[in-house]
Amino acid sequence: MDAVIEVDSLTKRFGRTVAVDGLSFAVPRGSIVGFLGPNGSGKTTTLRTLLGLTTPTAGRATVEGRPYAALPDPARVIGAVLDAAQFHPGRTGRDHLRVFARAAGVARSRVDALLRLVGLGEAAGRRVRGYSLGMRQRLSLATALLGDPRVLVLDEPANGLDPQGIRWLRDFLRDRRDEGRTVLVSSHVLSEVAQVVDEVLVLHKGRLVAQGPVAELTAAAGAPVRVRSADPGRLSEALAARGVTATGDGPGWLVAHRTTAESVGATAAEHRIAIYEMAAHPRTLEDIFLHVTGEADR
Ligand SMILES: Nc1ncnc2c1ncn2[C@@H]1O[C@H](COP(=O)(O)OP(=O)(O)OP(=O)(O)O)[C@@H](O)[C@H]1O
Repeated sequence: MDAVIEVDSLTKRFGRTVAVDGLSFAVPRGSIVGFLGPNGSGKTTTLRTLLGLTTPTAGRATVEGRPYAALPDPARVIGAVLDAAQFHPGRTGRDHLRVFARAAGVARSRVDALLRLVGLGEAAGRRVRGYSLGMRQRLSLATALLGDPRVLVLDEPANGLDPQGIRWLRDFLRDRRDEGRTVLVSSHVLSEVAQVVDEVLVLHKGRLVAQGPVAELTAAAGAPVRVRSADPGRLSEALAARGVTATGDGPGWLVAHRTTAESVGATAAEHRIAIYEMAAHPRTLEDIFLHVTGEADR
């Protein structure tokens, strides 16, 4: 794997708080990776370390093989939108971008094209004071894109975006990926992430508790299967013999937990139990998230 972001045994303590606890992961080039975890699980701290804004207590985080501070031309390597972006309220969106363009050594001519790209073409001459949360998010994104970076790190980018904005953001991220660029995106809105990411990393209390493509994680978690059969008692025993727990769910009905329709069907066939109705309820990313973080708590 051509890993563009590598986090290796990263630990960050703030006094007695262990924000990140020996975390290791890699993000392959040309992918969109979702960075998920409950509040306070260490996502922002990890992203800040990657961007050289926080010094690790131990371990390291690198982009294209180097810590941020050692990147020769950081604006062209990595761009970021972190929480709580600060803007000078009296500046227009265009002036804000021009200031950052100068600092990053980027041609001024790029500014208007970027404002149009993020949908702020018409608002470019308005003061940021009057921008909505969603407009500020778009301006942050434009700032992150100034150097046309190969890697984009986004902390909660969907915050404040309306449904149209969220769809636009998804298409935008897909386009970046299709150009071979890499995106690491943290989000609380799991259903939005699930649609666009190639894989997810789930953090809990500063540690990685799950990692992989969404489809693999949801398939591995199995699904509740609701089944109506000629003999629920015998079917329940047959399933138990295979390690599957089933509970009664009204006359004739069972719910078999954490399994697949194929497995329930095969068990019933083996025991010659007629099945009348059956439906599997596949797991969602949200189920996985709640399950792995709940397990980690136990
Ligand atoms: N500068 C700091 N000083 C002290 N504690 C901090 C600091 N930054 C983060 N923490 C603590 O580290 C832990 C991880 O915080 P972090 O912001 O990385 O989590 P997060 O996963 O990004 O949370 P959220 O989803 O709420 O943004 C929390 O307990 C937080 O209180």
